[in-house]
Amino acid sequence: MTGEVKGKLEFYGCKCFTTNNIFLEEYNLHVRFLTEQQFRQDYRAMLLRLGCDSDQKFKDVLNKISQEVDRRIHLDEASAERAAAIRCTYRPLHPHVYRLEESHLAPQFKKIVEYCRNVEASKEGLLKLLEEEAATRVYRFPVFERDFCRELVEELDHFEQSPAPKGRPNTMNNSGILLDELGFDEAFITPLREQYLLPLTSFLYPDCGGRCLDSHKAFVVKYDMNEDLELSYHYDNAEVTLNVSIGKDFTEGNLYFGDMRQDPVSETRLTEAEHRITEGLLHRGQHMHGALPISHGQRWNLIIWMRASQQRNKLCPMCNSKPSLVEGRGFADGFTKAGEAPANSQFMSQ
Ligand SMILES: O=C(O)CCC(=O)C(=O)O
Ligand SMILES: [Fe+2]
Repeated sequence: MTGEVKGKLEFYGCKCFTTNNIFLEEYNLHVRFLTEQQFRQDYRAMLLRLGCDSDQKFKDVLNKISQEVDRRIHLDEASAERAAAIRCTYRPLHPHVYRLEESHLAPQFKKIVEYCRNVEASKEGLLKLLEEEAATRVYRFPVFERDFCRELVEELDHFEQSPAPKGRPNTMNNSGILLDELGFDEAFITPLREQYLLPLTSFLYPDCGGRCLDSHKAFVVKYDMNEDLELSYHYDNAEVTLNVSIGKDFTEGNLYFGDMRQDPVSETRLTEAEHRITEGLLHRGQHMHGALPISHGQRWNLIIWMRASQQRNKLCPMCNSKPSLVEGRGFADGFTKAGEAPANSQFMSQ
């Protein structure tokens, strides 16, 4: 598998993807697996405290890890195959939702972006147009028109019910849709990031790569009374994340925020932010968060993990070390080789 060029840059993953942050759902624990000996040494006692109290249970854990590592090793290949099968066999219900159009966007969002593009814009001025949540540096604004959300969910539902092959959105979410495989990247997510979100993040998160976001991973997560209800506390593999509520009809399921990943463990105060259909919550990827269980209905959210190669090339957020580059498909995990020019530079000097 060779690294693919998207725009001007070639993107890579970090080697840690096949060893680190393996999520054991039953024990609500992220682990690192290098060898069985290292794993026993690092986690046997902790797992025992968490209820993994028999040889069989420990064997089950080792099996789960081996399956997950295998899935990760073959992820790119499997993803390319699914994308090709989708292109050949899947007929969209609403083809126009795959292309970003101004009419899809909420008027207030367009006003905010227009403000940011103005040479006289300032962070203070921008903050007057956004709703700041109780959680630090979490911002809310309307993103899409209600009709667009309805059509997007109809499209995704139609895809879900089709026989086309489906991957899972990330390591923690079991249900949802990978938007690059479905063909949303080029004409929808990339222009949304470059033309609409980058102007905002440049003002809001200059210290976290917000001025030079140059790739993303976009997916839809789905919570249902018969499937995943909630999402454990975590941080994202992203510098900045946009989380937009797009439907369908649900109660509860708030997002909650704690400390930044790097902060020393303390008496964390958790702060909730409600999901409201059509509205987005923008937050730092390294801001720890989770989702409370829904108590009724079905909740669908569009998530865009936005990455800044300049930022992550220094330190991989998933292993906290200098990334060890491996080739990957498409935007991979957003790392680039030293010396390559960043794709988005128009907002870098503000
Ligand atoms: O369910 C949500 O709203 C949060 C999803 C999320 O944090 C993620 O997928 O990274
Ligand atoms: Fe997240």
